[in-house]
Amino acid sequence: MTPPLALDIDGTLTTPQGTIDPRAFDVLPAWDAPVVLATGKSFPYPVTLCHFLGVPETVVAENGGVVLADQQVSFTGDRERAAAVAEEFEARGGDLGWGAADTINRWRETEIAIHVDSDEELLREVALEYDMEVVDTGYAYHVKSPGVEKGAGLQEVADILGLDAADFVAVGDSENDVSTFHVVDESYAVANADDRARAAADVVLEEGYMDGTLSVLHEIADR
Ligand SMILES: O=C(O)COP(=O)(O)O
Ligand SMILES: [Mg+2]
Repeated sequence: MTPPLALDIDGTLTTPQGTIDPRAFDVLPAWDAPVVLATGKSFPYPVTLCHFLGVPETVVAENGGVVLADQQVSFTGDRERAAAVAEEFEARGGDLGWGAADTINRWRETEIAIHVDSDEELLREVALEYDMEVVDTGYAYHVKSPGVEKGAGLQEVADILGLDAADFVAVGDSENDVSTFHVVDESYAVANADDRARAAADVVLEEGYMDGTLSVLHEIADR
């Protein structure tokens, strides 16, 4: 039986340039089991990707802060506190690093994301004062409430869909995927994954980005 999937987006379904690998548009709509997009990106991004892939909107966004499955939406995490960290970070000379429109945070409902080129040390110092966590996805720093994780979000999706979260096969590339890897029985880190993801995954793939992800999907499709 084809297993359900929990797939990270950035670094996992993308090219090294950060664009969605077009092969996702062939393999994911044809997948014969639920596909969960589990990402640090804000809510509209994975919903939009589901929409244009033509798959049901089944999403863990904002590192677990937002969950959508079977038309049920839930939120966890203290957005105000994350915003307070961002404000204090800026007051001490930090820069969130996005353009004036800040489309990265504009629709973000449970946490705040900061550009990877920003002052990490200062950000961590301020976050600590507010008892908030900083997660480094390789694509952004995310300031979020402790306990909000993709893995908990996947558990919630599985409950809504009446599936066992352990039965999902997960693929990811960074520390925000570690909690997902712990929830499932079978997890893969692509070759470009960071040390934490590599250490937590059952298997570290030889190939990176979508090449790595596709190697898993081809292997497990007809189980
Ligand atoms: O938006 C990010 O920082 C990372 O997103 P990802 O979880 O899909 O890799
Ligand atoms: Mg990623």
